[in-house]
Order: sequence, then C-alpha cells, then structure tokens
Amino acid sequence: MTDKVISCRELTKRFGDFYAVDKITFDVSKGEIFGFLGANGAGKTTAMRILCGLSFPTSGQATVAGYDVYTQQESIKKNIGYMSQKFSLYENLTVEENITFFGGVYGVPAATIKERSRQLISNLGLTNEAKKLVAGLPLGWKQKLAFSVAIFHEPKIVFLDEPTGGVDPVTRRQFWDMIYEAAANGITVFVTTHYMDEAEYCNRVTIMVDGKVEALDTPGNLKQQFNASSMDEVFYQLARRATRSAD
Ligand SMILES: Nc1ncnc2c1ncn2[C@@H]1O[C@H](COP(=O)(O)OP(=O)(O)OP(=O)(O)O)[C@@H](O)[C@H]1O
Repeated sequence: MTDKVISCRELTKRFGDFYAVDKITFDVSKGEIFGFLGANGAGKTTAMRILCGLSFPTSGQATVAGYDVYTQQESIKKNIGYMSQKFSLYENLTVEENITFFGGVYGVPAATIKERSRQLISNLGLTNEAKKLVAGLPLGWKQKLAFSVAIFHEPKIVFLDEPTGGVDPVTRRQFWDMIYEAAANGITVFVTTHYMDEAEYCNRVTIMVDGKVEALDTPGNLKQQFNASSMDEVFYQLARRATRSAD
C-alpha cells in the first residue's frame, strides 16, 4: 500500500456564496511530485493555504503528513516546507544569514545549521557569495537557494507556489533537478506552476477549473485521454472551459 502524505476529501472553501475551492478530492503519495495546475483564479493558492495549515476549509476533510487541517495546523506547519515566488528569502540578508535564519525558524539546532549550511553553500556553488546579500544574486540562484532553505529542516512535504516564475527553461530544468533529488530522498513535492514544460516533469498533475479538479493523472495518461500531443494542449482544452478569472 502506498504511503499517503496528503489526503483530501471534498475539501471546500467558500467566501460568502463564492466557492473558491469546490469539493476537491485527491491523495498524494510519499516522494511523489504532484503538479497543481489551473488558470488564474482557479483556486490553487486557496487550496494550498489550507494544506499548509494557514487557512481553515469551510467543509470536507484533509490530512497533511497525517495531521488534520482543522485541528492540527501547528503540527502541519512543523512538517512542511514552503516556498513561493512572492516571499521566500530576505533580500537584505546574506546567503549564509538567510540559511541560519530560516533553519532557526524551522527549529534546526544551531550546530546542525552551521555544519549543513557550509555543505549546502558548497553544493550550490555559492561559496564565493556566502557573505553577499541575496539581493545581488541572479533570480535563478535565488530560487535554488529558496528551495534549499525550504527543505533545510528535512520536511515530509514541500509546497512550491510558482517557484520558477520569470526564469528561462534551462534554469527551470536545473531547478527541477533539485526537485527530483528531494523527491528521491522521500520528500513529497506539491507544486503549482503556469509552465507546461514543468507539468511534464511531474509524476501526476491535477488541473483545476473554477475551483474543481477537472483532471488528475500522469502527464502521459492525460495526453492520451485528451488526445493531445503536449500538456499545453491538455491544459488549453480544460482551461478554456473556465468561466472565471483572477480579479
Ligand atoms: N479572502 C478571499 N475573499 C474572497 N475571495 C477570495 C479570497 N481569496 C481568494 N478569493 C477568490 O478565490 C478565487 C481563487 O483564488 P486563488 O488565489 O486561490 O486562485 P489561484 O488558482 O491561485 O490563482 P492564481 O494563479 O492567479 O494565483 C479567486 O476568484 C479569488 O478572487
């Protein structure tokens, strides 16, 4: 039996009479790379916030790392990592200071931070930049560092909200090598993206339309199901049915 690390049943979030997330149901297995796609306003961020223990659902059930999203939000937060395009690192701290700060926030002991921080900086090829402000790093390097920081405390799951926005396909591919490595080490990856090359890299992909899960399968099966040659085509076929967009 597979080890389910995220489990949702009819999970719903309503704002007034508007269903931002409408009865979504799925499971994610340990070490899986699970892509979460949808047009702007489809409900991805709202669902992700619930799964990260940052917001309560209106109805339905979900557990993350075995903890309940209604009653065990603090335990969820301790067992996950999170990286978003909008907020990830402090630009006015150095590379080293960011690692030390976030390691501390996530409860990693100081001695471990010191040891692993040196190793990480060397693995990332940032030894010469260790004492430089993050603000001066190219975007692709900031993203790699932000991802490394998000998994520094070895969480069970890492949530990535459009982690590679604004960089070219080659830099995205390098970022995905890091995702594969984390998944191979047993970390489950839950990722939202607007890039269809990235959708192809996921083990399974969910496509949300107007708050609902409209498709969920491997990229290969989805292409077959929709008689499409690329995930771009699959996405287009589904997303054009959407009636709402972001405000
Ligand atoms: N606090 C809120 N109050 C009212 N409506 C909200 C609230 N938060 C989100 N929404 C609405 O819920 C819908 C889903 O938003 P959400 O941000 O989850 O979509 P998304 O799929 O993440 O889109 P994007 O790709 O643009 O980030 C949107 O129509 C949004 O306006």
